[in-house]
Amino acid sequence: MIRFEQVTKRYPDGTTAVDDLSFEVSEGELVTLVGPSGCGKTTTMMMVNRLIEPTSGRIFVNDEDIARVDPVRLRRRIGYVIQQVGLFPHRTVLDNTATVPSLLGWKRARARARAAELLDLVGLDPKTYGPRYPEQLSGGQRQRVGVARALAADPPVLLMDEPFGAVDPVVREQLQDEFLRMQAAVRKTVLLVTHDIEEAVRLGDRIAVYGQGRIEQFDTPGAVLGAPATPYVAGFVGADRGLKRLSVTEIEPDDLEQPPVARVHEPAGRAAERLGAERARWAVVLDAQGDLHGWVGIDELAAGGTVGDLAHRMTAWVPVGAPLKQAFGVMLQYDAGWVAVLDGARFLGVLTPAKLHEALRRSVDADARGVARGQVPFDSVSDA
Ligand SMILES: Nc1ncnc2c1ncn2[C@@H]1O[C@H](COP(=O)(O)OP(=O)(O)OP(=O)(O)O)[C@@H](O)[C@H]1O
Repeated sequence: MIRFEQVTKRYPDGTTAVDDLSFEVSEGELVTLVGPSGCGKTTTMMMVNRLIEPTSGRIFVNDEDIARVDPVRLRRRIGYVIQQVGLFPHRTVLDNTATVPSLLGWKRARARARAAELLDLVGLDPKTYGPRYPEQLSGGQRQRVGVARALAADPPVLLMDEPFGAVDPVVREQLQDEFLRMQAAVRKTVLLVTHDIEEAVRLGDRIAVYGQGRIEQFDTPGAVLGAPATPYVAGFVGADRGLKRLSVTEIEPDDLEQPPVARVHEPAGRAAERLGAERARWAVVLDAQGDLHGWVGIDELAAGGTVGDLAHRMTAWVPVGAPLKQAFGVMLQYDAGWVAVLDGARFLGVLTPAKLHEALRRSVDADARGVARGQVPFDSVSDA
């Protein structure tokens, strides 16, 4: 847990970097601090590990007033990841990762075993990468080592300052995904600084949107995008916030349509007759358990045999609970008018562009009215 109580930081030249800041990051929560350059994000973060001292106010880490904790001891309990990873160039990746455990006086073998475990966790094979030197890694790999090193002593709190800033957008998205998977497993209390609203929305359980030295809104990504608290926040999250919402809105079973269905063992002729009567042009093919087998065009059924003989593999599918953005991406990738949605292998229905739009509207409305998404009646969705 990290708690700020009326914290102000004024630099000697009179700049007020942070002004009367109060907020709390719960245990196991990931809060992103986002805002334009110079708004005080880094100052906020560096006050938590006492690299910067506040002018007034108090900061608590796990209910302890950090002003009373020796800064060096404090820092060993707080993982710190920065953009310019800051690996020691003359030490191997394994030794870099073992830095903090070594400082804490762990035996060398234990520190190295822990480092190997952490490299594995961030997706770097310790046998391959452990003996290398930082210059022998890609930017993305160095970034991963930075994360592994910050986690090595298993600190309850993690501070991350633009941790994925120095890599290209594709690697960046990969690192974000990996980090989210890892965070789901280790559940650290994380404060992450970024100037990128996209990243803030993707990673944060909650987001603090900074204006000049102040938090303008502190809420879930859905609420910040759906109901910006001030015109400033609305401007910062951007006119395309409907698009950004695609990343934070999950596909729910209620969003789906039921397409024409044929069974894998059904004789093709019979399926053609039945589906012809429904004026279907294609059908989803399911097996006896309701698992997805593929799809078939109605005209193709004239060839005879069973439906299964004629079915095509279905590549355009996403798991239920995936963000709408993923479904949209699949639609574009396969130039498909719909994507199948699966729960494991079980077929739940298809998402069409119209349904995707409805789901998006519903999620915006729900957050604007402060109710959970599932509680909004379907017919209240407007086309505004
Ligand atoms: N040592 C210092 N002396 C005077 N002013 C400072 C000092 N460090 C930072 N500032 C000022 O305090 C304000 C907040 O800086 P801070 O680095 O916290 O911003 P930031 O939001 O992290 O920006 P960026 O995204 O560019 O890193 C800025 O106006 C900056 O110029």
